[in-house]
Amino acid sequence: MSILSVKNVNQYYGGSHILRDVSLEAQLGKVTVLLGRNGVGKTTLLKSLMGLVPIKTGSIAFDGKPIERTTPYERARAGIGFVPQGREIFARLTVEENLRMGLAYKSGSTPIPAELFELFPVLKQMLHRRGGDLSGGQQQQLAIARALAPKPKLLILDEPTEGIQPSIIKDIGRVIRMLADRGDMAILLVEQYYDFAEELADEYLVMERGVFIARGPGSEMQEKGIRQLVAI
Ligand SMILES: Nc1ncnc2c1ncn2[C@@H]1O[C@H](COP(=O)(O)OP(=O)(O)OP(=O)(O)O)[C@@H](O)[C@H]1O
Repeated sequence: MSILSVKNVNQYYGGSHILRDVSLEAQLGKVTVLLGRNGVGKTTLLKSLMGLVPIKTGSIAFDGKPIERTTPYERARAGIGFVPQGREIFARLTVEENLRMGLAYKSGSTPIPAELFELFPVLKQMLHRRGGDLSGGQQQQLAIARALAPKPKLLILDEPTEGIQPSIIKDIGRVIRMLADRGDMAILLVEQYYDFAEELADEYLVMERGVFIARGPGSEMQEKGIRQLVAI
């Protein structure tokens, strides 16, 4: 089932036309991978989906309802989790407090789901450490756990492997696959690390200067030469 439906979205920064008639779907139980070189508009698209930048035209439906005029807060509450590029961990707050921030719009008594510590055991060991004292990989796991805390139906990740050591990349890949395979969450992943993207992709999209130039099932990425298309 399609939980996210984006149709003909156009977005501008000043006079620059960044997103041009962008349309895409994200399905429950599937990982949709968005590839593209630097500066083509991937992050801008994710920010548009979250309501962090306004779109000029087009529609965004989530769970059957239009959301393009709603605030980021309302989109988060509707069930969209966002892991931003660069992680944006609160450096002076503890791991536990960072996780609670993910629950900020739930009622005050909502506990941190114990499952997050099964997905990322390191966070349990580090519960009372400050976010800023964690390694980059640990911070990335914290950012993902924070986004998962309110149990979103759509998880959006912006380059989760950027600057992360290989063993943690593997762990993150396993978690993403497992979350999708449960069938009750859609995952939209922007990724520059091609092998990671290909391994996880149920569907892929390739963006170039604000438009999708290729798309299809992940199983066809090799035969369609997608690696060459996004090689730097
Ligand atoms: N706040 C802004 N104001 C003006 N132009 C911007 C702004 N943010 C991004 N841009 C421009 O919009 C274009 C798309 O940027 P965007 O960050 O979405 O690309 P990207 O594909 O995510 O690249 P990267 O992988 O480097 O993050 C780029 O040309 C960028 O310079």
